Amino acid sequence: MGWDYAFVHLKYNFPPAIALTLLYRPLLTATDVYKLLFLITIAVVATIPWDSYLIRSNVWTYTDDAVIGWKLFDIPVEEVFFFVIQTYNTSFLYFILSKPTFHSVYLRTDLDRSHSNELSITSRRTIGQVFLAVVIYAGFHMLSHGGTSTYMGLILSWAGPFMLLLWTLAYQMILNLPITNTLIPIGLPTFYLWMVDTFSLKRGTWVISAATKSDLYLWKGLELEEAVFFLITNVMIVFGLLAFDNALAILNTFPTLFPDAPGLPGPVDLVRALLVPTKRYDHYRVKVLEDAVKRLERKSRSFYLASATFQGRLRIDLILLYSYCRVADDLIDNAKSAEEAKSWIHKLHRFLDIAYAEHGKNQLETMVKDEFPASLQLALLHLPTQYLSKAPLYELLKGFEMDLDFLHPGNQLHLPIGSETDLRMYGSRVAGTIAELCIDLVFQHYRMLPSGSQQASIKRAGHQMGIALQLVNIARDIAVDAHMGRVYLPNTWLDELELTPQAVLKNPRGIRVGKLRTRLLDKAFAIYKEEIVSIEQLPQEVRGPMRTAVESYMEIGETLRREGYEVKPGKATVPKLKRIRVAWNAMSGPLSRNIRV
Ligand SMILES: CC(C)=CCC/C(C)=C/CC/C(C)=C/CC/C(C)=C/[C@@H]1[C@@H](COP(=O)(O)OP(=O)(O)O)[C@]1(C)CC/C=C(\C)CC/C=C(\C)CCC=C(C)C
Repeated sequence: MGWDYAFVHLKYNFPPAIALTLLYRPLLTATDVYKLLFLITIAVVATIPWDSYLIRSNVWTYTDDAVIGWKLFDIPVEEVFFFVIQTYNTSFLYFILSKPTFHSVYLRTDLDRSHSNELSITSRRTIGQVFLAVVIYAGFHMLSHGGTSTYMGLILSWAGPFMLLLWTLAYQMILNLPITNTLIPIGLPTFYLWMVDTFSLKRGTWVISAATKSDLYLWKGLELEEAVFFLITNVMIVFGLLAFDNALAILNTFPTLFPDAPGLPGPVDLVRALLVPTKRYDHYRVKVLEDAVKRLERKSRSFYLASATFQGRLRIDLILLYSYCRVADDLIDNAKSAEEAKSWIHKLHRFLDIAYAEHGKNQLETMVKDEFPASLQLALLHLPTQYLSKAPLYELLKGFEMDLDFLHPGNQLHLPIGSETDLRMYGSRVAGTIAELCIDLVFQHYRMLPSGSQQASIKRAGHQMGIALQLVNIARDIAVDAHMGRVYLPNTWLDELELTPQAVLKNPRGIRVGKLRTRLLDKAFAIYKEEIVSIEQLPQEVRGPMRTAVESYMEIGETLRREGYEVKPGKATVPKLKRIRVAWNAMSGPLSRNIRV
């Protein structure tokens, strides 16, 4: 009896497991746990017969003083535990690296190819299949030869069929995703295990029989077979996770194929999804989502980061909602004249009328194609109106109408924001409404819902929180808005400091304007402090993501309030690392901001 192998775990496998768990813990979802348990079970069940055979045939041996002596089908328990911890560590690394990935947009097929000179996905799939078939053949060939090719033959003939199956099911994700989701989570743990193995074989913790190995080395101390074994097992783990994510993406992206996709689909649902022929995919929807997520990434760093913390169909619908709001807002903001802006608002009104009319769907496409620029049509046509209350969408247009006053004929500055009440009304229309719409989507996509009266109170709190975010938005953009001839600071506030709108337009970074910025931010944080607790009444799974959306934006306000912060030209932004830290903290639990009110 000995402790060598147990110490290998303690020294090399536990530390990364602990570090990865601590790092990812706040972001861990029920789906991740499900994937992990699923994969660990398969890894253990699929490896035990193979490993047991290897040990009984003396391909692998363990010296008595290296293992404690407890065995399962002749396999030392330390070895069984290795399959668990390897799957655990590689999976956690994959979870971390793939967290920002929006898998729906990688469901691209040959029909969506933009460059006709690149090799088609189907051809690449076939090349992969042929390669893996050759690997399997080589494995069995080596086995039949026996002797020094036995161990390599056992590895290839055992792993080859699993890899071929996973490749065939998940080739889309394997081929389309960036290497941060594929090669890196395979390569990093493989290299690490190669180092551990080099060390362990040197120490003789486990020994490979000279009669069954090739005696080829990847480097001094690392047998070729061992190197291939670790590489292939990590490939299988990552391919398994990719197959899982591929299936989830199909279930979530195509509601017409899977109208009632469950949050945690069973193995049968997963396989059914993977077996859907790609020609049945709604390619148009994949394009719509690609367009929407690109818009989100380009236009809002805070909400783009926050969107990664939402899951499944809720994430998809939030991205579609953002896309609509952004397009609508930009149409009005970029209009050359009050007339043009007015006509966009009028068209958006008609768009909503038709979208919410009982049999409006057929007319909608024609109307959008006739009235709106081609680049914006997808965003309008895919607003998930079936889940959204219509009142906030109309109210949002009223908010945009308030902006029209800035475009008054004759270029006279005409202020829509006379008093603090007007300011709140504006915030309520352009942002309180957005919060209500986001909450609508939450209530649609989660079954464990609070009671009716609680839902109303959550919506009210959300609405207020939207106003808080809008105040931060205004505080951030005083100079940007001034550049467009707009002043959202209430007239009454300006009067108190003997300022005029013209003075703000001329010097938006002046000291007195700075005082008003602080006043705006104080108001925003007072509302935030009052309403933030209501997030804890939302379904458990969305609390962290909702906190992330709110906190990422409030962090902009925090940055502006920081002592000594100098307002620079352009939009004030929070550095990327800081934003990630804010999101991580928000996902960990309710934050305790030190709010000065
Ligand atoms: C995670 C995710 C993808 C969320 C999407 C949220 C969403 C749909 C945002 C719409 C944004 C938008 C373009 C609206 C048009 C009107 C407007 C400009 C509103 C201002 C947003 C600023 O966005 P951005 O910085 O991209 O715009 P500019 O570059 O400045 O033009 C607003 C500040 C409003 C944003 C308000 C919300 C997202 C609501 C927040 C409240 C909640 C999520 C509810 C919290 C719940 C409780 C119970 C407290």
